[in-house]
Amino acid sequence: MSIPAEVAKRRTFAIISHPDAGKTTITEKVLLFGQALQKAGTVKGRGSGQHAKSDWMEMEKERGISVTTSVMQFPYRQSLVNLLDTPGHEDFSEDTYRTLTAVDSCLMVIDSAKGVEDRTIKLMEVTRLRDTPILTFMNKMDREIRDPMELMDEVENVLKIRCAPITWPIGCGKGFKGVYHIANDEIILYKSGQGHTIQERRVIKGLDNPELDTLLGGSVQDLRDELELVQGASNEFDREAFLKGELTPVFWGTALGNFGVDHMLDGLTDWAPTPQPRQTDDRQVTATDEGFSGFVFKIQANMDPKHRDRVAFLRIVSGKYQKGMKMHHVRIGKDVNIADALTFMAGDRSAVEEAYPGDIIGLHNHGTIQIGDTFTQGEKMKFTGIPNFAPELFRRIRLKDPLKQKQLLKGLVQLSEEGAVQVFRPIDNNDLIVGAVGVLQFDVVVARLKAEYNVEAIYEHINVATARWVECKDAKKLDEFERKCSLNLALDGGDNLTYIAPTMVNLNLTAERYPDIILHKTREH
Ligand SMILES: Nc1nc2c(ncn2[C@@H]2O[C@H](COP(=O)(O)OP(=O)(O)OP(=O)(O)O)[C@@H](O)[C@H]2O)c(=O)[nH]1
Repeated sequence: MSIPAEVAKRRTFAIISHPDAGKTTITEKVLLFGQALQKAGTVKGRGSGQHAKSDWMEMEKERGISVTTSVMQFPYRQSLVNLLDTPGHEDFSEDTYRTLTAVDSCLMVIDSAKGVEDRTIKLMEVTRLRDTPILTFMNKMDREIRDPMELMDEVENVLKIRCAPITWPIGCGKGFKGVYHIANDEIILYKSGQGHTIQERRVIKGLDNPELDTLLGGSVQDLRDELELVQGASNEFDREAFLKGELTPVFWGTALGNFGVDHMLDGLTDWAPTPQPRQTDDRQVTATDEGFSGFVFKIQANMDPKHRDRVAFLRIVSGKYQKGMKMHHVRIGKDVNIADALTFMAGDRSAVEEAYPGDIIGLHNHGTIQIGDTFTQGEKMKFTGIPNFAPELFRRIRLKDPLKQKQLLKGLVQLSEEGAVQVFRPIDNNDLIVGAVGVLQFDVVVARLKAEYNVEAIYEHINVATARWVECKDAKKLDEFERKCSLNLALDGGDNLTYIAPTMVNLNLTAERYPDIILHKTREH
């Protein structure tokens, strides 16, 4: 079956990297090419007061790091690109992992002065789970970088993916001249100080062009020799291998100088996959299937301080969204009219008339939607593979002003809905326990509770080692478990039963004592 044009032109991707490699800067430049930004501001220099468009939350501005994932859509050449920005800091990894379930390809950004960093390794492991195709951008060529050949070797050896250079850098730092486009046999020249605008491509055709001798002087022979070596030693681009996640096309440039980003975008729109199928508990759903279907991978509260609302981000897998359509909310078994879904330009939003597979739409959430929920046109199936990780760090959270207990609970439940943190309410007492995967999440929650819910809260130590989601097919045995272990039981933000273990020994003993009770490490939404 041929793919309809609206589906064929869509590319949905995320940018992954170690913090500070330049993800936000690239996003800004990509938006510039997508005509979504008139003029790129300088990226959020720590405390400079200027901020890139994708870092729109106060918290991000203050700390200069991306905390949440923003969704952006823009046209580029014949394509329509959906870009999901992801937080680079490891404390926000849950959000990133879930975002990666909603994309069809990834751009990996590497700081060429540093090479492969630990966060990149972890993120690559996640993309590997689904064999997501990866493009690579070697950034910061305007600085003194490591040897390019050595950098590619490192990517191949550490990340276990073959590299196919599409462009090759000519010099670096102050001596950065541009790149050689291997397949096109042309040199694209770099001009510094033009980072805020789209530069016209200044191209010299052919490596043997005498113009190059004038420009590079004596070093031109070195370049020719180097390229001969590079082409002999590296892989040629192979689209099949790229689509299987086995080979990555490599581009060189500087996001800050806005050079090379468009070469990467050309590669993305030419080679990255169109909207891909997704698995449900019942069948595989492909983008060309007729009925509408999609899943929620993220919920964000208070995106717009003027509206104080909650938005659920849904990735469309099949069919078409049309304003005012009826959708079936599978988990709660109800049909809902969706009159006002949103599309996003980072912090800006607008009503969407229609949307297609690959697109991300925002649904207003009044507390009924959870991460992992499936929406269809009536079919009863559930998309799988959207994880919720067991937290590893726990704190008891307490109010400074005890009268605001209701507000605190509301804030915590909403923040846990978006996956910013997890909240546990013990069955036997009035404590509120906050669980996180990374310690920075705790700070974010307190700051957001204050800014968005007007409650001041503090943390106290609590003796909790881990939490597990409880499942038992036998109602009688579950009942007995609930009675005997009530001191250790709690409800999470979505009212699911969890076992809160003070120590790992306690957890193991409980598992032995109640073999019919399944204690899950992740709750797959
Ligand atoms: N010299 C140079 N600096 C760059 C380049 N790209 C980004 N930077 C700088 O590197 C720093 C980090 O860039 P960001 O774009 O904020 O990095 P990030 O990966 O989004 O970081 P997180 O938001 O923490 O995830 C900033 O100070 C940028 O100005 C580049 O090509 N050259």
